[in-house]
Amino acid sequence: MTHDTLAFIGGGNMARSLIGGLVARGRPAASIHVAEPQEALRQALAGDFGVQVHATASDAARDAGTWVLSVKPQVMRSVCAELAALAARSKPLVVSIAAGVTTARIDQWLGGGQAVVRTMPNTPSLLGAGATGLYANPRVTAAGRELAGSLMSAVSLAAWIPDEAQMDAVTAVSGSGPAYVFLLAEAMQAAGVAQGLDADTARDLANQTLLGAARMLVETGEDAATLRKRVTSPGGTTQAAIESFEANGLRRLVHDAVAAAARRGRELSEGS
Ligand SMILES: NC(=O)c1ccc[n+]([C@@H]2O[C@H](COP(=O)([O-])OP(=O)(O)OC[C@H]3O[C@@H](n4cnc5c(N)ncnc54)[C@H](O)[C@@H]3O)[C@@H](O)[C@H]2O)c1
Ligand code: PRO
Repeated sequence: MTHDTLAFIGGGNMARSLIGGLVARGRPAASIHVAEPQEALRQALAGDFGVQVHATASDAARDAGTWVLSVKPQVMRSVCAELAALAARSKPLVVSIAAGVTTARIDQWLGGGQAVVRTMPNTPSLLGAGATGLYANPRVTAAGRELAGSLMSAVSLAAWIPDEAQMDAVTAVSGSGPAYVFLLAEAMQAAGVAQGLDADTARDLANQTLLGAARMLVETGEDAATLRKRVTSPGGTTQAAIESFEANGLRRLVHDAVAAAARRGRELSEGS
Protein backbone atom coordinates (compact mmCIF):
# COMPACT_ATOMS: atom_id res chain seq x y z
CA MET A 1 0.00 0.00 0.00
CA THR A 2 1.26 3.45 -0.80
CA HIS A 3 0.04 6.97 -0.08
CA ASP A 4 0.34 7.52 -3.81
CA THR A 5 -2.89 5.61 -4.36
CA LEU A 6 -6.03 7.63 -3.67
CA ALA A 7 -9.52 6.26 -3.15
CA PHE A 8 -12.50 8.56 -3.52
CA ILE A 9 -15.50 7.13 -1.71
CA GLY A 10 -18.36 8.76 -3.61
CA GLY A 11 -18.00 9.95 -7.20
CA GLY A 12 -20.53 12.80 -7.28
CA ASN A 13 -20.21 16.50 -8.05
CA MET A 14 -17.44 17.52 -5.67
CA ALA A 15 -15.37 14.35 -6.15
CA ARG A 16 -15.62 14.87 -9.90
CA SER A 17 -14.29 18.43 -9.56
CA LEU A 18 -11.34 17.24 -7.45
CA ILE A 19 -10.59 14.25 -9.69
CA GLY A 20 -10.81 16.34 -12.87
CA GLY A 21 -8.54 18.99 -11.37
CA LEU A 22 -5.98 16.44 -10.15
CA VAL A 23 -5.83 14.56 -13.47
CA ALA A 24 -5.59 17.81 -15.46
CA ARG A 25 -2.64 18.79 -13.29
CA GLY A 26 -0.71 15.60 -13.93
CA ARG A 27 -1.72 13.06 -11.28
CA PRO A 28 -1.75 9.65 -13.01
CA ALA A 29 -5.36 8.55 -13.48
CA ALA A 30 -4.32 4.98 -12.66
CA SER A 31 -3.45 6.12 -9.12
CA ILE A 32 -7.07 7.18 -8.47
CA HIS A 33 -9.77 4.68 -7.50
CA VAL A 34 -13.39 5.79 -7.11
CA ALA A 35 -16.26 4.03 -5.38
CA GLU A 36 -19.59 5.09 -6.83
CA PRO A 37 -22.79 3.01 -6.68
CA GLN A 38 -24.41 4.75 -9.68
CA GLU A 39 -23.37 2.97 -12.86
CA ALA A 40 -23.79 6.05 -15.09
CA LEU A 41 -21.53 8.16 -12.87
CA ARG A 42 -18.92 5.38 -12.76
CA GLN A 43 -18.87 5.16 -16.55
CA ALA A 44 -18.59 8.93 -16.89
CA LEU A 45 -15.67 9.14 -14.45
CA ALA A 46 -13.82 6.29 -16.17
CA GLY A 47 -14.54 7.69 -19.63
CA ASP A 48 -13.74 11.34 -18.88
CA PHE A 49 -10.67 10.90 -16.67
CA GLY A 50 -9.45 7.30 -17.03
CA VAL A 51 -9.69 6.61 -13.29
CA GLN A 52 -10.40 3.13 -11.86
CA VAL A 53 -14.01 2.78 -10.81
CA HIS A 54 -15.67 0.39 -8.35
CA ALA A 55 -19.22 -0.23 -7.16
CA THR A 56 -18.32 -0.55 -3.47
CA ALA A 57 -16.29 1.50 -1.03
CA SER A 58 -14.17 -1.41 0.17
CA ASP A 59 -13.14 -2.37 -3.37
CA ALA A 60 -11.94 1.17 -4.04
CA ALA A 61 -10.23 1.62 -0.67
CA ARG A 62 -8.46 -1.75 -0.45
CA ASP A 63 -5.13 -0.73 -2.02
CA ALA A 64 -5.20 2.98 -1.25
CA GLY A 65 -3.20 4.76 1.44
CA THR A 66 -5.39 7.88 1.32
CA TRP A 67 -9.18 7.77 1.35
CA VAL A 68 -11.17 10.83 0.34
CA LEU A 69 -14.63 10.44 1.86
CA SER A 70 -16.85 12.32 -0.58
CA VAL A 71 -20.35 11.12 0.18
CA LYS A 72 -23.22 13.19 1.54
CA PRO A 73 -23.06 13.87 5.30
CA GLN A 74 -26.22 11.82 5.80
CA VAL A 75 -24.61 8.60 4.49
CA MET A 76 -21.17 9.10 6.03
CA ARG A 77 -21.92 6.93 9.05
CA SER A 78 -22.90 3.86 7.01
CA VAL A 79 -19.95 4.31 4.63
CA CYS A 80 -17.56 4.49 7.60
CA ALA A 81 -19.15 1.36 9.08
CA GLU A 82 -18.55 -0.43 5.79
CA LEU A 83 -14.88 0.62 5.87
CA ALA A 84 -14.15 0.21 9.60
CA ALA A 85 -12.54 -3.25 9.48
CA LEU A 86 -10.32 -2.24 6.57
CA ALA A 87 -9.41 1.03 8.34
CA ALA A 88 -8.36 -0.87 11.47
CA ARG A 89 -6.04 -3.06 9.41
CA SER A 90 -4.59 -0.52 6.97
CA LYS A 91 -4.61 2.76 8.97
CA PRO A 92 -5.07 5.04 5.92
CA LEU A 93 -4.92 8.81 5.90
CA VAL A 94 -8.64 9.67 5.92
CA VAL A 95 -9.61 12.93 4.21
CA SER A 96 -13.25 13.96 4.49
CA ILE A 97 -14.85 16.65 2.34
CA ALA A 98 -18.28 16.40 3.99
CA ALA A 99 -19.97 19.52 5.33
CA GLY A 100 -20.69 19.45 9.05
CA VAL A 101 -19.22 16.05 9.90
CA THR A 102 -16.57 16.32 12.62
CA THR A 103 -13.26 14.46 12.71
CA ALA A 104 -14.34 12.95 16.05
CA ARG A 105 -17.46 11.43 14.46
CA ILE A 106 -15.55 10.03 11.49
CA ASP A 107 -12.89 8.57 13.78
CA GLN A 108 -15.58 7.03 16.00
CA TRP A 109 -17.50 5.54 13.05
CA LEU A 110 -14.29 4.07 11.62
CA GLY A 111 -13.61 2.35 14.94
CA GLY A 112 -11.21 4.84 16.56
CA GLY A 113 -7.51 5.68 16.35
CA GLN A 114 -7.66 7.04 12.80
CA ALA A 115 -5.79 9.98 11.29
CA VAL A 116 -8.55 12.21 9.91
CA VAL A 117 -8.23 15.45 7.94
CA ARG A 118 -11.51 17.34 7.54
CA THR A 119 -11.49 19.54 4.48
CA MET A 120 -13.93 21.85 2.76
CA PRO A 121 -13.06 22.29 -0.94
CA ASN A 122 -15.20 23.90 -3.63
CA THR A 123 -16.11 23.06 -7.21
CA PRO A 124 -13.73 25.51 -8.98
CA SER A 125 -11.10 22.90 -8.01
CA LEU A 126 -12.04 21.36 -11.36
CA LEU A 127 -10.14 24.25 -13.01
CA GLY A 128 -7.36 24.36 -10.42
CA ALA A 129 -9.01 27.50 -9.00
CA GLY A 130 -10.58 26.07 -5.85
CA ALA A 131 -10.39 27.26 -2.25
CA THR A 132 -10.10 24.68 0.54
CA GLY A 133 -10.03 24.85 4.33
CA LEU A 134 -8.34 21.95 6.15
CA TYR A 135 -8.30 20.78 9.77
CA ALA A 136 -6.33 17.76 11.05
CA ASN A 137 -7.08 15.70 14.14
CA PRO A 138 -4.17 14.96 16.52
CA ARG A 139 -3.55 11.53 14.95
CA VAL A 140 -2.44 13.13 11.69
CA THR A 141 1.36 13.22 11.44
CA ALA A 142 3.39 15.97 9.82
CA ALA A 143 3.69 13.71 6.78
CA GLY A 144 -0.10 13.27 6.73
CA ARG A 145 -0.65 17.03 6.87
CA GLU A 146 1.85 17.45 4.05
CA LEU A 147 0.05 14.81 2.00
CA ALA A 148 -3.45 16.23 2.53
CA GLY A 149 -2.18 19.78 1.97
CA SER A 150 -0.44 18.88 -1.27
CA LEU A 151 -3.51 16.99 -2.50
CA MET A 152 -5.69 20.08 -2.07
CA SER A 153 -2.98 22.56 -3.11
CA ALA A 154 -2.80 20.83 -6.48
CA VAL A 155 -6.27 22.13 -7.31
CA SER A 156 -6.94 25.01 -4.91
CA LEU A 157 -5.73 27.56 -2.43
CA ALA A 158 -5.30 25.51 0.77
CA ALA A 159 -5.79 27.15 4.18
CA TRP A 160 -5.21 25.22 7.42
CA ILE A 161 -7.81 26.10 10.05
CA PRO A 162 -6.64 25.93 13.68
CA ASP A 163 -10.03 25.38 15.32
CA GLU A 164 -12.39 22.75 13.90
CA ALA A 165 -15.45 24.79 14.91
CA GLN A 166 -14.42 27.32 12.24
CA MET A 167 -14.94 24.73 9.50
CA ASP A 168 -18.64 25.66 9.45
CA ALA A 169 -17.64 29.25 8.62
CA VAL A 170 -15.29 28.00 5.89
CA THR A 171 -18.14 25.93 4.47
CA ALA A 172 -20.46 28.95 4.53
CA VAL A 173 -17.98 31.30 2.81
CA SER A 174 -16.01 29.22 0.29
CA GLY A 175 -17.59 25.75 0.21
CA SER A 176 -21.03 27.08 -0.67
CA GLY A 177 -19.65 30.37 -2.06
CA PRO A 178 -19.50 29.45 -5.75
CA ALA A 179 -23.29 29.05 -5.68
CA TYR A 180 -23.68 32.62 -4.41
CA VAL A 181 -21.62 33.87 -7.37
CA PHE A 182 -23.64 31.75 -9.79
CA LEU A 183 -26.84 33.22 -8.30
CA LEU A 184 -25.44 36.73 -8.83
CA ALA A 185 -24.61 35.76 -12.43
CA GLU A 186 -28.19 34.57 -12.98
CA ALA A 187 -29.54 37.83 -11.54
CA MET A 188 -27.19 40.03 -13.62
CA GLN A 189 -28.10 38.14 -16.79
CA ALA A 190 -31.83 38.49 -16.13
CA ALA A 191 -31.43 42.17 -15.29
CA GLY A 192 -29.54 42.75 -18.54
CA VAL A 193 -32.38 41.14 -20.49
CA ALA A 194 -34.88 43.28 -18.57
CA GLN A 195 -32.94 46.33 -19.75
CA GLY A 196 -33.26 45.23 -23.39
CA LEU A 197 -30.16 43.11 -24.11
CA ASP A 198 -30.57 39.80 -25.90
CA ALA A 199 -29.98 36.77 -23.64
CA ASP A 200 -26.64 35.71 -25.16
CA THR A 201 -25.17 39.19 -24.96
CA ALA A 202 -26.40 39.65 -21.37
CA ARG A 203 -24.88 36.28 -20.39
CA ASP A 204 -21.52 36.96 -22.05
CA LEU A 205 -21.19 40.46 -20.59
CA ALA A 206 -22.23 39.39 -17.07
CA ASN A 207 -19.99 36.29 -17.01
CA GLN A 208 -16.91 38.08 -18.34
CA THR A 209 -17.51 40.89 -15.84
CA LEU A 210 -17.52 38.39 -12.96
CA LEU A 211 -14.35 36.75 -14.28
CA GLY A 212 -12.55 40.07 -14.75
CA ALA A 213 -13.61 41.40 -11.34
CA ALA A 214 -12.56 38.14 -9.62
CA ARG A 215 -9.17 38.29 -11.33
CA MET A 216 -8.71 41.90 -10.17
CA LEU A 217 -9.54 40.85 -6.59
CA VAL A 218 -6.84 38.18 -6.51
CA GLU A 219 -4.25 39.58 -8.92
CA THR A 220 -3.99 43.31 -8.11
CA GLY A 221 -3.50 43.00 -4.35
CA GLU A 222 -6.05 45.80 -3.86
CA ASP A 223 -8.91 45.32 -1.43
CA ALA A 224 -12.48 44.95 -2.65
CA ALA A 225 -13.65 48.34 -1.36
CA THR A 226 -10.82 50.18 -3.17
CA LEU A 227 -11.57 48.40 -6.43
CA ARG A 228 -15.26 49.20 -6.03
CA LYS A 229 -14.59 52.90 -5.44
CA ARG A 230 -12.54 53.07 -8.67
CA VAL A 231 -15.59 51.98 -10.66
CA THR A 232 -17.91 54.35 -8.85
CA SER A 233 -17.83 57.85 -10.32
CA PRO A 234 -19.46 60.40 -7.99
CA GLY A 235 -22.99 61.01 -9.19
CA GLY A 236 -22.61 58.37 -11.91
CA THR A 237 -24.28 55.13 -12.92
CA THR A 238 -22.47 52.80 -10.49
CA GLN A 239 -23.26 55.02 -7.54
CA ALA A 240 -26.93 54.77 -8.46
CA ALA A 241 -26.68 50.96 -8.46
CA ILE A 242 -24.61 50.74 -5.26
CA GLU A 243 -27.02 53.03 -3.42
CA SER A 244 -29.85 50.77 -4.52
CA PHE A 245 -27.98 47.67 -3.24
CA GLU A 246 -27.20 49.35 0.10
CA ALA A 247 -30.74 50.70 0.56
CA ASN A 248 -32.13 47.21 -0.11
CA GLY A 249 -29.83 45.62 2.47
CA LEU A 250 -27.39 43.60 0.32
CA ARG A 251 -24.81 43.40 3.13
CA ARG A 252 -27.40 42.16 5.61
CA LEU A 253 -28.68 39.63 3.06
CA VAL A 254 -25.17 38.25 2.57
CA HIS A 255 -24.50 38.24 6.33
CA ASP A 256 -27.73 36.34 6.98
CA ALA A 257 -27.17 33.87 4.12
CA VAL A 258 -23.65 32.99 5.31
CA ALA A 259 -24.95 32.67 8.89
CA ALA A 260 -27.69 30.31 7.65
CA ALA A 261 -25.14 28.12 5.87
CA ALA A 262 -22.90 27.99 8.96
CA ARG A 263 -25.90 27.16 11.14
CA ARG A 264 -26.88 24.34 8.79
CA GLY A 265 -23.31 22.99 9.04
CA ARG A 266 -23.61 22.96 12.84
CA GLU A 267 -26.99 21.22 12.60
CA LEU A 268 -25.45 18.53 10.38
CA SER A 269 -22.72 18.04 13.02
CA GLU A 270 -25.25 17.73 15.81
CA GLY A 271 -27.55 15.43 13.81
CA SER A 272 -24.80 13.03 12.78
N1 LIG B 1 -20.91 20.04 -4.21
C1 LIG B 1 -20.11 20.92 -3.62
O1 LIG B 1 -19.94 22.04 -4.08
C2 LIG B 1 -19.37 20.53 -2.36
C3 LIG B 1 -18.34 21.37 -1.88
C4 LIG B 1 -17.63 20.99 -0.75
C5 LIG B 1 -17.96 19.84 -0.08
N2 LIG B 1 -18.97 19.06 -0.51
C6 LIG B 1 -19.28 17.83 0.21
O2 LIG B 1 -19.01 16.77 -0.65
C7 LIG B 1 -19.85 15.68 -0.34
C8 LIG B 1 -20.51 15.20 -1.60
O3 LIG B 1 -21.30 16.24 -2.12
P1 LIG B 1 -21.70 16.26 -3.66
O4 LIG B 1 -22.29 17.58 -3.92
O5 LIG B 1 -20.57 15.78 -4.49
O6 LIG B 1 -22.87 15.16 -3.62
P2 LIG B 1 -23.26 14.09 -4.70
O7 LIG B 1 -24.59 13.54 -4.31
O8 LIG B 1 -23.10 14.67 -6.07
O9 LIG B 1 -22.15 12.94 -4.52
C9 LIG B 1 -22.19 11.96 -3.53
C10 LIG B 1 -22.02 10.61 -4.22
O10 LIG B 1 -21.85 9.60 -3.24
C11 LIG B 1 -22.39 8.41 -3.81
N3 LIG B 1 -22.61 7.42 -2.75
C12 LIG B 1 -23.70 7.23 -1.98
N4 LIG B 1 -23.53 6.15 -1.17
C13 LIG B 1 -22.28 5.69 -1.41
C14 LIG B 1 -21.50 4.61 -0.89
N5 LIG B 1 -21.99 3.80 0.06
N6 LIG B 1 -20.26 4.42 -1.37
C15 LIG B 1 -19.76 5.23 -2.33
N7 LIG B 1 -20.45 6.27 -2.86
C16 LIG B 1 -21.69 6.48 -2.42
C17 LIG B 1 -23.65 8.88 -4.48
O11 LIG B 1 -24.12 7.94 -5.45
C18 LIG B 1 -23.22 10.21 -5.08
O12 LIG B 1 -22.84 10.10 -6.43
C19 LIG B 1 -20.85 16.16 0.70
O13 LIG B 1 -20.52 15.64 1.96
C20 LIG B 1 -20.71 17.66 0.66
O14 LIG B 1 -20.94 18.23 1.92
C21 LIG B 1 -19.67 19.36 -1.65
N1 PRO C 1 -22.09 22.06 -1.10
C1 PRO C 1 -22.38 21.32 0.12
C2 PRO C 1 -23.74 21.69 0.64
O1 PRO C 1 -24.45 22.44 0.01
C3 PRO C 1 -21.29 21.73 1.08
C4 PRO C 1 -20.74 23.01 0.57
C5 PRO C 1 -21.13 23.11 -0.86
O2 PRO C 1 -24.12 21.23 1.71
